[in-house]
Amino acid sequence: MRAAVVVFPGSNCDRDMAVALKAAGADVSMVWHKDAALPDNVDLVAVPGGFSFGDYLRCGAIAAQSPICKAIVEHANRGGYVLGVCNGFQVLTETGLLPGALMRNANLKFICKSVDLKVENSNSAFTSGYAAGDVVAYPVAHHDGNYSVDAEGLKKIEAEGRVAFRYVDNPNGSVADIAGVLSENRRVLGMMPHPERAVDEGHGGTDGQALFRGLIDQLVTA
Ligand SMILES: NC(=O)CC[C@H](N)C(=O)O
Repeated sequence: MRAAVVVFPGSNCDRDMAVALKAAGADVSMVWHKDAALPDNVDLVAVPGGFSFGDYLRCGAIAAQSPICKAIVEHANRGGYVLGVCNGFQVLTETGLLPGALMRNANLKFICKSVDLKVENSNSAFTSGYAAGDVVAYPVAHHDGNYSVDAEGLKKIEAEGRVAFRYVDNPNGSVADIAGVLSENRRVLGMMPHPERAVDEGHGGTDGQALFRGLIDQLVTA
């Protein structure tokens, strides 16, 4: 499986993402935000965490205007896979690939800790390595992780089973405890918690490994 990891000025989880993808068996290229095209035959684009453009305006708002984001939207519209983690999730909502927005945490503080997440369904490449109902621990590290979507949008997401992960103990005020949401075709996932920071015993836990392994198994056999 070929993966591209996008790097913006201020990304700080790009290398962690590349390490996690490589450990799961992916062939990984790094892509600079000013590039107008993705590498040929890329299966998955990973938009990593960090503070793109210093989080000015709104987290992800400036990054979403980068040339590479046009290519990411085209990739997704062709049915390509996209994973956005933390700032990557913020970027994907700003591009319109995912519904809703990430607002300031309800307690107005930066939150940095491990949280438990319930895997809502295994019906996506991203969650195929888990069983629905599994509880996994991933770190969070954000100040704008409070997922918000209007009532109609929420109804649609829930009716279509597009909540991939829910917080067991909501740390940031996200509506319906949503920690990760899928696109309509289930090939774009945005999530605030960091699976790439839970893939090595040195991280304090390895619950994120199944996300990358499941994704790669599904894409290789697709
Ligand atoms: N770790 C991250 O990606 C941080 C995301 C974002 N800049 C925030 O603090 O909300």
